[in-house]
Amino acid sequence: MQDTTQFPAPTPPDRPGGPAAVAARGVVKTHGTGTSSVRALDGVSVDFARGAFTAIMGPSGSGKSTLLHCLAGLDTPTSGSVHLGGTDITRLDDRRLTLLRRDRVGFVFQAFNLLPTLTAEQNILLPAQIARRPVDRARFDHIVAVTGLADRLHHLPAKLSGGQQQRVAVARALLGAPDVVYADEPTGNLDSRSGAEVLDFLAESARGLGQTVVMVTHDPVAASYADRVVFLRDGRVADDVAAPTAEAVSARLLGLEG
Ligand SMILES: Nc1ncnc2c1ncn2[C@@H]1O[C@H](COP(=O)(O)OP(=O)(O)OP(=O)(O)O)[C@@H](O)[C@H]1O
Repeated sequence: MQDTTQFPAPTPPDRPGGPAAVAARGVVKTHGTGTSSVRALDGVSVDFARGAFTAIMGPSGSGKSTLLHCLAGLDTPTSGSVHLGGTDITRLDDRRLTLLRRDRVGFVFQAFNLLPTLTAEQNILLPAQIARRPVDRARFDHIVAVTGLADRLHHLPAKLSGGQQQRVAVARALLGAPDVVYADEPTGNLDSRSGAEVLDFLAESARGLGQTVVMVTHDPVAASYADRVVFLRDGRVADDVAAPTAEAVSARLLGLEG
């Protein structure tokens, strides 16, 4: 990243072993019914520590997207529970779940999902506007400084590179200080250099701002930016690796695919 400004740490991350930001307990998810049904998640229990950047990996069809959707309240587990802070989100009605996603969860997708008629700054501020939330200007300034987007704020997305657009999307997800940011293949549409900038930004948001980040990725290099990798296979947690290197992640993935 061009701008080397670092986040100050106004609220340091919880000490290791503190309460989890997100916890899944015995999550089962079956898609479809009858003979064509698929058990995408087969009893997943996993904690995501506050202030940690965690990657979820696994072979194709292992349940990564389904898990992310259940953790984020975008899909409902068939059984088991998901807790966001002290809230069991699997017990919320649709209206409360919508509010919880709006107010306590940030999302970053492979497609940047920026509104083309709004500038970078307007895109970043949009969720706060929709929720009629006051904007923490100091946080906005810090985030913009770390993204290196300060001189791009008044550009429309079409005038930004893919990496810059995704950094706008990450800034948008971070601004409201959500309990957790979920990133689904955030570098899938980017070249390796732009991807590295986005991953640096995600890692820095965890380290500097204490932001909890959970990312699904197929890419061992992307996973190596995380503090920890949770591996799925056949809808179950198959391994859990701290301080991952790209080589260790590749080797583990090959083992799971074999
Ligand atoms: N809406 C759905 N209806 C039926 N089956 C589904 C649905 N969504 C996912 N599945 C099945 O559930 C299993 C897990 O899918 P999921 O997309 O969660 O895996 P994944 O690890 O994210 O895969 P990939 O790496 O290919 O994106 C797969 O067998 C998939 O075919």
